Amino acid sequence: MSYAVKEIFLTLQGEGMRAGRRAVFCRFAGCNLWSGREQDRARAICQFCDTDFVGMDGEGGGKFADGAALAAAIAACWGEGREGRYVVLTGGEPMLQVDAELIDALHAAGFEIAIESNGTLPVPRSIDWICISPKAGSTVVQTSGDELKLVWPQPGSDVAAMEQWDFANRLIQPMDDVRGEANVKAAVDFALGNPRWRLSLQTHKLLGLA
Ligand SMILES: C[S@@+](CC[C@H](N)C(=O)[O-])C[C@H]1O[C@@H](n2cnc3c(N)ncnc32)[C@H](O)[C@@H]1O
Ligand SMILES: Nc1nc2[nH]cc(C(=O)O)c2c(=O)[nH]1
Ligand code: SF4
Ligand SMILES: [Mg+2]
Repeated sequence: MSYAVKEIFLTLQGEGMRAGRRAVFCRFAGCNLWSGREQDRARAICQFCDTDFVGMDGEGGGKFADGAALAAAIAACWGEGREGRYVVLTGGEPMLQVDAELIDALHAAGFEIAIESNGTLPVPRSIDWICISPKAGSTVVQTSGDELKLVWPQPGSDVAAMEQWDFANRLIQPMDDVRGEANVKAAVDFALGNPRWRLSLQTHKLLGLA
């Protein structure tokens, strides 16, 4: 199948357990929890999104005809060398488009594959690192993976239920919005009060990286 991609860029993973790792980010266009239009934000299920995922007009973005073509573009963005190849599939909601064809093409190109997903669609276990970030008001079906990354505060989050889910790591990440510092304090207080969780900061924003 073909893929609609907003942008492809090389940076350091900014968030979560693998923060600091060199990675190609492939940001898919479109999401099932918000249209991406500002006039729809207040009515969306997910209202705090910090990302432009509309269209295919970003750096390295476009329509890719098949998995091999998209994997080739991601490999070109990585550059020389096969050692440590790492791609983060994000969006938008990547699971609206990611399929076995793309996963196989990326593995054939030597990539370890990570995903950032809202968890409302099942994620195949052939993906090497699964990060799920639940959104209050949505139904999470992907309740297992490598890291659960809860943006905080999110009124209506069932934290007790999340602690029953099968994730190797649980992280709490301050919501980046107008309440900035208050949200950081709330996330720090959460981590201090809940030893099964640890703090995740969006370090790329602190560093001025994409
Ligand atoms: C833009 S989303 C794309 C992937 C997927 N749709 C999801 O929500 O997980 C990537 C990550 O950024 C997080 N995120 C989005 N907006 C944020 C904000 N304002 N503050 C903190 N994290 C945010 C999401 O929760 C998710 O973990
Ligand atoms: N550097 C960097 N790290 C990230 N981790 C998750 C991101 C995302 O938007 O999915 C992201 C991003 O946009 N940039
Ligand atoms: S689910 Fe992810 S991409 Fe979609 S609006 Fe929310 S944070 Fe943004
Ligand atoms: Mg981001």
